Amino acid sequence: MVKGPRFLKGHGTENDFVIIPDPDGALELTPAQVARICDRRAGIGADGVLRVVRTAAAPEVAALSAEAEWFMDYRNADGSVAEMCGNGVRVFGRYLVDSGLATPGTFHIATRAGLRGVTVPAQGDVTVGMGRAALPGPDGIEVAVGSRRWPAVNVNMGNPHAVAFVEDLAHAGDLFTAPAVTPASAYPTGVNVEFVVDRGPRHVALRVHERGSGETRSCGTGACAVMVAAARREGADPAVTGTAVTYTVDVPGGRLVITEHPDGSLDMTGPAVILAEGELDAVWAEG
Ligand SMILES: N[C@@H](CCC[C@H](N)C(=O)O)C(=O)O
Repeated sequence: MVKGPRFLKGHGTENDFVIIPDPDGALELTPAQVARICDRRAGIGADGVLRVVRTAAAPEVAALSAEAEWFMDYRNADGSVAEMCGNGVRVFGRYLVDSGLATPGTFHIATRAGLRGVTVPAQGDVTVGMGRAALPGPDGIEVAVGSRRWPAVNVNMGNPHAVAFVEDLAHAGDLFTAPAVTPASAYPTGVNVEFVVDRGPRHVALRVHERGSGETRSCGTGACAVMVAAARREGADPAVTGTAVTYTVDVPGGRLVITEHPDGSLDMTGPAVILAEGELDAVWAEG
């Protein structure tokens, strides 16, 4: 049997990841290998892979190494690369602390979308500074499932999102396939699609179809995109009022609490769990 690298399995609100420690950046992780590892029947099974690399050993982010010792190299389940993963960065921080690679407290993690600050206590929920949302438009974006269509808001959280407010989350259908989003030119690199319903004052619930992973039980960047779209829909903008706004965002896999501050920055708090550890073999060795 050809032995591969050590891995861990973790999740944040049931958005689940295979974590592969690769401190020196020695592994060539091909899209095919990632897809095989994430396969829920023939592999370990996950929504994505978090490769743990020293920032200084990762040429694409090495310039951030003075501020962040570790780089979260995030891959979607189909092997594609994404800029950011909000649940992933909480789980990544939990892994660093639990394994002794970081001390409990606040520190930075490098991502393709830039630095993200995490606050990781010795136990319990993790808070991430998610950066600022951008709402680049255009007007007129629509999301369609079957014969239903909804207007959608383009929110960029380092990665792209289309947020659609719907009457019933069941109207999003089975979400096995990606909803149609138009115009396609609004999202040249693909898009994550969130369907949102109201649950109460500053309390919403979502379902998501993730670019490169399909329907998942949670999406942290998606939950932040939803929070900002929901706040603007009610006319709340902390940059204008000077008052922070907090939303509770329910996802199929749990609950996230998200605050937008007057400087536009977003904090997201939620669980991050490491639940297993092992060693890859055949699934890895096929190249
Ligand atoms: N689940 C993630 C987002 C992962 C990346 C996304 N699928 C993309 O391609 O942009 C999260 O928690 O943010």
